[in-house]
Amino acid sequence: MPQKLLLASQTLFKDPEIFESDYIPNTINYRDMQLRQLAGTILPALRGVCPINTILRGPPGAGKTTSVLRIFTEIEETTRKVVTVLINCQNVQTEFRIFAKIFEELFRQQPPFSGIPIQRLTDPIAKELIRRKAVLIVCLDDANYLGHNHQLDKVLRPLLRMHESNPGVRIGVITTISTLDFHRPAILDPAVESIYQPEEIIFPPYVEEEIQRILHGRITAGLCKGVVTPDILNLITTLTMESGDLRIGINLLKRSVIHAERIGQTKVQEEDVRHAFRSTQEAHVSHLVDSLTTDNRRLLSYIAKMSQEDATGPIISGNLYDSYKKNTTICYTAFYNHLNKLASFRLIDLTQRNTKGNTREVVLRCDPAEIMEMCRTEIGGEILSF
Ligand SMILES: Nc1ncnc2c1ncn2[C@@H]1O[C@H](COP(=O)(O)OP(=O)(O)OP(=O)(O)O)[C@@H](O)[C@H]1O
Repeated sequence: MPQKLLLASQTLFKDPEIFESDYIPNTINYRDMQLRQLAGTILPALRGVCPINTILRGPPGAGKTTSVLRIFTEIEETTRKVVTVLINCQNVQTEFRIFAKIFEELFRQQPPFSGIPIQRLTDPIAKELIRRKAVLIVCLDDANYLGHNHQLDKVLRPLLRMHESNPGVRIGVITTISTLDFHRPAILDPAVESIYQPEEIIFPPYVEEEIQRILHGRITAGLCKGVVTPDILNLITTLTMESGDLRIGINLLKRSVIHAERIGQTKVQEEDVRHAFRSTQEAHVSHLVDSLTTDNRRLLSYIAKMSQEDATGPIISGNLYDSYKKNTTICYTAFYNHLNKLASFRLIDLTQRNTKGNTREVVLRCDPAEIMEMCRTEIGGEILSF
């Protein structure tokens, strides 16, 4: 009999679920105020009227989604008259797919057709809500990914105006935003802004001590005793503080332990953490690149190529457009839509170079060689033609 390769019993994990991305901790420490504020805005929905719209603002990994899920779980346990839908806008970006998700949640099946017009989805959604006498709460999670090409307007408008053609419909919207440069008035159409009028709830970044205590809680609940020593926890906390994103810390813990397990150790060593840190960062960028369209990736890869060429100097948006359009048939508007999308994905920074704001410097936030490699695999080597 061949030797077994998968020996699940030899593990350093006590409860591996605790490190999964959809795990909701029993206690969400340091977020009492935000949870209370969010609960207060949602409370009207339990009385059958529209909740107050909210924006949850804070850096990545600050507990926004977790707080929404915590409240949504409580709603599900309390009443069937409030329907909650959480949509991850990093993965679901078109208005059709967003409304299709709401449709699926209500009817427990996919819509029988695809593509626009959206009204073919909003009408049955509205009728079903009226039939059930239910209030709908939609959370557009990471709505900054809809910050390009008026995408957020296109979703909010039909949602928040559904009651006009369907009297009696009650809908509230929670958006979570994780970028500092997301300024609503500049992004939303004034007509949409005036019906949206959200209350803001701020999620400040966790300080080092808070990160360390939360990670310590996961270690105690999820790992066998002694697998992570205080020195290793300090190292993981320090590396997490580079971004301040708790998700990176939790992932780092999980990957470090898996690495230690794989080479037969009973404790995590510094090398396991360093190895895990490199692959965690790569995995994050790769996930972002995967969520882009082929056209977005083509521009990203072009920027990466320019960033690699020392002689180029700073990349200025106008010059980039002139040079890029020699290689493609792209128009000005499409180019800026792609550029803004890359910025909303935090793959590039766009900084203003003049007071009018129409000349911007484009700075790649990741390693150019890695980006070119990721884009190349995604679009079958086509980018090499630049
Ligand atoms: N206060 C907390 N206590 C315990 N775990 C937490 C806490 N805050 C966040 N987490 C954990 O950190 C991870 C990231 O949290 P979450 O997804 O809520 O962040 P976010 O602010 O929504 O980030 P993003 O803007 O990137 O979506 C999750 O695994 C979550 O369980």
